[in-house]
Amino acid sequence: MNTPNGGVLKDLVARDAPRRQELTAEAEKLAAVVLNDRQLCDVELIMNGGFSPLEGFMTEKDYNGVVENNRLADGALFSMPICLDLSKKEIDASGIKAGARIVLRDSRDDRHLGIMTVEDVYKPDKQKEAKEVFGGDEEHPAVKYLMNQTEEYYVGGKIEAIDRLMHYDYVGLRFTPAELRAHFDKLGWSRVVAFQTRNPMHRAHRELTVRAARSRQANVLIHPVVGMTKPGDIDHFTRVRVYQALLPRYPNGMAVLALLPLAMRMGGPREAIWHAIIRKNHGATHFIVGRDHAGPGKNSKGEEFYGPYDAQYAVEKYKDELGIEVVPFQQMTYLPDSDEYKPKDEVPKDVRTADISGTELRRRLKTGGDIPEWFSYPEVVRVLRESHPPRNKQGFTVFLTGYTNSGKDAIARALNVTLNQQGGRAVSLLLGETVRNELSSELGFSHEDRNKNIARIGFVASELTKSGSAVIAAPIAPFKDSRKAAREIVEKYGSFYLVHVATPLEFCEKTDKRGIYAKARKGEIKGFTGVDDPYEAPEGKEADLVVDISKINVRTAVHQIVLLLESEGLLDQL
Ligand SMILES: Nc1ncnc2c1ncn2[C@@H]1O[C@H](COP(=O)(O)OS(=O)(=O)O)[C@@H](OP(=O)(O)O)[C@H]1O
Repeated sequence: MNTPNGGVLKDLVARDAPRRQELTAEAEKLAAVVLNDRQLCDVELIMNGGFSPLEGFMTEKDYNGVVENNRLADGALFSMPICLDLSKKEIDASGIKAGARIVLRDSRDDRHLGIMTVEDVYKPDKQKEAKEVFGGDEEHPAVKYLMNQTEEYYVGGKIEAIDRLMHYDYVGLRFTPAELRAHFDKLGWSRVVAFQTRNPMHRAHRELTVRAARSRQANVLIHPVVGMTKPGDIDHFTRVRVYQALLPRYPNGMAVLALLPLAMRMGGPREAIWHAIIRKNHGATHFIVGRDHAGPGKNSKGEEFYGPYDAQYAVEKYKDELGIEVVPFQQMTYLPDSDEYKPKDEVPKDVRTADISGTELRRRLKTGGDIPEWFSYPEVVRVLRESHPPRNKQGFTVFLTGYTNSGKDAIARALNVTLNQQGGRAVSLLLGETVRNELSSELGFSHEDRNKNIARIGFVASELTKSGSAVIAAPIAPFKDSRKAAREIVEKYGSFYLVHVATPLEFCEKTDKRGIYAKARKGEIKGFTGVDDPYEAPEGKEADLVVDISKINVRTAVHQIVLLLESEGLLDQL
């Protein structure tokens, strides 16, 4: 098994276990810093030795060395800044300064994780960090995070560990470096090639890892990231089920699956060096670096953030120092004529090849398109399809907006029974009045209260959409911003259709049998939409459909909505 980076595994949890009681007692009296998701990932790998030789968050000297030339202050190789970022307000409020001891608290469950002795508080040059570490493109996800989410100050210092972080998912697959080393030892493995991934694995990946194992006479560690990956990636719950489904496809005993709680930065070459160091700490002797390793793809101009093999050049440069042998790989591609996978550079020019990109795969999952057996295993595809139900099983929201008595409620009710007749999904009807009674009874009709009301409808609709329901909402929703927010929250989980019931106000008022407009005109109801309160009608592309009940009847309006849903594949019968 490989030696840890720097020679000693900095397993702070094991090191400090004898002092746990004492540290726990001290923590009660200290000012606490509550760690966010990224900081939690970092602290977990600092405390379990995954980031050896780090024993805490970087001081200014270490940080500058890493940013400028991939080196800690003592000259050791380390390529990614690992910093505790805090606001000025928090630093002042908690009296954070050199010499202070602060407790690091888990934001998820309020547990105390460790005590940090502050060595310095410093203001980083973010522009420089963005440029040197990530290449400087302001669209790079790590640069965006740095500029928009990272606080102004960094706090450096060593950590004494109180306890490991709690996890409740896939606990048995989460191995610390020490646990993984013990596991390899038990299996009798001395040569281990690690494979990093943030994506589902298919035949090409299995082929690539087996080839790497064969070429180095090693076993395989499948070491996927389950901390933070690129926004929009397939969630780790689904991915881990995929890896579990794939594992039996390896020759018996060849591969082990272990999950890595890393917060990726998508830093290409820098990240590849960092990944290699992390795998060395976990005991691996070899590490696969493929095409565009840990790169974020392309920016909005269609330009790659990094060259396809920049990461390979970077690890090659530090080869001797890294102490883990990098196994470079070209992209694997399928050869339909011989039904096999080969690295792209080994394919003769005139031989046909086939590939399905990640984007194309996501599209096929979304639309229920074919995923051929040459690309993936049926058991893997089954797992992916469970998390990406076909269109006719996906939830959606139809959001009707319009004046009182515009016909929006009548359309909503008729659509409700139409969809119930169709079957296949639960249907939820959120009429303005129902929501006002059940969810928003304390709210009035000020601009702010109306927006709150619509935000609640958006939240409920998104949760129902997520679980596969058809949602029909019919509030007045007079303000553009709140309609936009409702669309955004629902579209995280399914389709959202805004139907503008654009019946003219005069018609709504003339046909109002409840006499509600009359009351508003007399001033008995104040701030009534259309009378003495505004209605911002949807403009341009905001509405997916516009109907007017002064011109068509309810049945026709419902039919138009049904045709819209049908054209999107949402109503297909199985
Ligand atoms: N001041 C004022 N302005 C507008 N509407 C009023 C007001 N006071 C009471 N009502 C009645 O409340 C019903 C629900 O309104 P909404 O919740 O849809 O309004 S909003 O979207 O929050 O703006 C709405 O009924 P429907 O439009 O039939 O749902 C109104 O009749």
